[in-house]
Amino acid sequence: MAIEATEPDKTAAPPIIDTEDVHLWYGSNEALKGINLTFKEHEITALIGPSGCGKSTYLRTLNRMNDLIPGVTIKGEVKLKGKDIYAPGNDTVSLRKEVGMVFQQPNPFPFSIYDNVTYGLRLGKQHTREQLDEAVETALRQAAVWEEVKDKLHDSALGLSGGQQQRVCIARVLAVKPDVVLLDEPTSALDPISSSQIESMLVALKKDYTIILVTHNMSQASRISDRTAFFLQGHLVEYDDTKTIFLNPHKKETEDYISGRFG
Ligand SMILES: Nc1ncnc2c1ncn2[C@@H]1O[C@H](COP(=O)(O)OP(=O)(O)OP(=O)(O)O)[C@@H](O)[C@H]1O
Repeated sequence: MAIEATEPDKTAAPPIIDTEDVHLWYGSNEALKGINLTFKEHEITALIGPSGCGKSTYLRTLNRMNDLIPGVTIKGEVKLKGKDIYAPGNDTVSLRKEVGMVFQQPNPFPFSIYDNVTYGLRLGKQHTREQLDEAVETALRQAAVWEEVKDKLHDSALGLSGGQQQRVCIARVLAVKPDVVLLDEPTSALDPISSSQIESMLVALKKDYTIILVTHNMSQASRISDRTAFFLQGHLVEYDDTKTIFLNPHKKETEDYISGRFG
């Protein structure tokens, strides 16, 4: 199926991430069929589309998480601040500090809240106790969970509710000060109140971070994202301001999906 994608706006400020003609195969199954997409700093972009269209696969290309899957072949370019992240010799550990990832299921380590948040920091250079304490408080405040956990930082993170665990996982990513935060359906395992706390937090975070979010929740995408990319069968069908995608999409496939005719 040949679907022509809407050209992203390349005239404004330079993108923080620029992907060109990205193809990805799982064995012989071509899951991404030439994706051109750019992401601007301090925006929230939602990736939407029916199950199996390639949203999560594409998200994982942005911090090389697919490299861990056997039988994967990737072609094309993914540039972070102008540099190809797939260039030979590039270090994926430092890449993943710059481009952090939050998953669908909260996945805290079986450690204390404090040790979860400082995990990435302790992998890098030495920090004093004061620096770590400050980083923990800042990250937990940014993740809007400080007030709930400040008196039990040394208790196991596994004792928290699902919504609190997810916010601690977000704090763990923020503590290493990434430029970009990728989130793969971060609220789909959570109740409506926890989901709404995370949505408000993401909107507050965009002043400091660029956020790229996979979601099946159309109202979530329309509530919090600045731009929306609609994927279908491994193609990028349309990419535009969220308002345009939801109120005045240019492609029939987008309109059919948004209005619930399939997916
Ligand atoms: N680890 C994997 N190994 C083999 N094939 C995979 C793997 N992950 C995804 N795929 C295939 O790649 C295609 C795209 O899957 P992907 O998970 O990226 O879609 P998605 O849009 O995120 O779907 P969902 O909304 O259901 O999570 C599908 O055909 C899927 O079966």
